[in-house]
Amino acid sequence: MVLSAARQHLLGGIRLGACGQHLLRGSRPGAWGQHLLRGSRPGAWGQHLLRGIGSVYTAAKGFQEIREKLQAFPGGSIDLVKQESGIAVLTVNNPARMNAFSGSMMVELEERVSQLEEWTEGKGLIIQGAAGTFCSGSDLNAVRAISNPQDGMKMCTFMQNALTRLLRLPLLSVALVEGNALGGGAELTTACDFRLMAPGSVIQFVHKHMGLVPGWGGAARLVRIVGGQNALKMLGGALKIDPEMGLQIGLADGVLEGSLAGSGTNALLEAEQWLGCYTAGPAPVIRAIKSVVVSGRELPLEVALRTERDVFGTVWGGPANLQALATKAKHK
Ligand SMILES: CCC(=O)SCCNC(=O)CCNC(=O)[C@H](O)C(C)(C)COP(=O)(O)OP(=O)(O)OC[C@H]1O[C@@H](n2cnc3c(N)ncnc32)[C@H](O)[C@@H]1OP(=O)(O)O
Repeated sequence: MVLSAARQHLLGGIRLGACGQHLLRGSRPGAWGQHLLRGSRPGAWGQHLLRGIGSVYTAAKGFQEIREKLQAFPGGSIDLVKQESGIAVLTVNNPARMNAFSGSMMVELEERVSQLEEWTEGKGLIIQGAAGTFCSGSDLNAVRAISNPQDGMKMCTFMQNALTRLLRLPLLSVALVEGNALGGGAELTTACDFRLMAPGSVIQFVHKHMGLVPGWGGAARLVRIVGGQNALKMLGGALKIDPEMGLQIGLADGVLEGSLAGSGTNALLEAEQWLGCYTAGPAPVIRAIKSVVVSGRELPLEVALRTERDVFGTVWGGPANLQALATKAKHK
């Protein structure tokens, strides 16, 4: 399902555009695309992954044993840079293994999420891979060493915790996908609010080929992004999703303008510009926007409405609100 060069050529009209054009989903699917496009949109949200009501998906406690086991598989790093602009960049950095997650990187990811939870000035987050490719999933050497079901489930719970908290951060987050996002790397992309794909990039849930299913929460999130029918086809066929198909099924929110990944194009700059359309404005307002969307997509309606009212109370009469009232803003 990878695009031919001719097909990529046809896609000129659905590259990244100016702010406001991002809502347009682009060209009509070809015959091959319609197969994946038919079928349902996301249905009702699961209602059990709720922060603060008995869920395990809060700040990581009680993971000491698996943390120690994971630390026994070192290599690579998860690098975090918080910028003055309020947009942080998180880099999955293990290029010798195509940015596969070693055990110590899983632990570092959770630590970085904790740091971001404490970052009150933040508005946005971009997750990228080092050296022009996104992430090839779990480090297969670590996977082999902890291939018993008990350790597997502990690792899986640990990663579910980290990625669920990542998606719930009061930051607008983007997975910047260059090269390959495979297995756990594909799951990581679903723990962001948006996905931008570089030309030639691929998101592929290869789990079936590994005799697995997603376990880092990637299946649950994927269903909510592309709908159950498309998720079933993507997982059942271990389909390679290229940028065009990503746009068509709503997995990708934009395609970078640049040439092929790793060729020196400043993909990060493009992603920052794209995200800047949504993070422009005061941090308390942007963070409040993310909070009401998180509660809307995860909580039962009545709870979401109460949460929305509470979040509204944090911005009503706040500095940005008072300033807008004072300037008698018009929205023509
Ligand atoms: C949560 C469940 C999971 O995530 S299970 C893991 C799913 N991921 C995979 O199975 C990825 C397997 N790897 C591949 O398909 C290819 O290496 C990909 C990523 C397509 C890159 O191919 P190619 O450009 O030809 O490079 P290559 O194969 O020579 O790889 C370079 C070096 O990186 C390594 N590598 C790659 N992926 C992993 C991985 N997941 N774990 C450990 N090592 C990995 C390769 O083994 C290779 O290492 P070396 O140079 O042979 O020492």
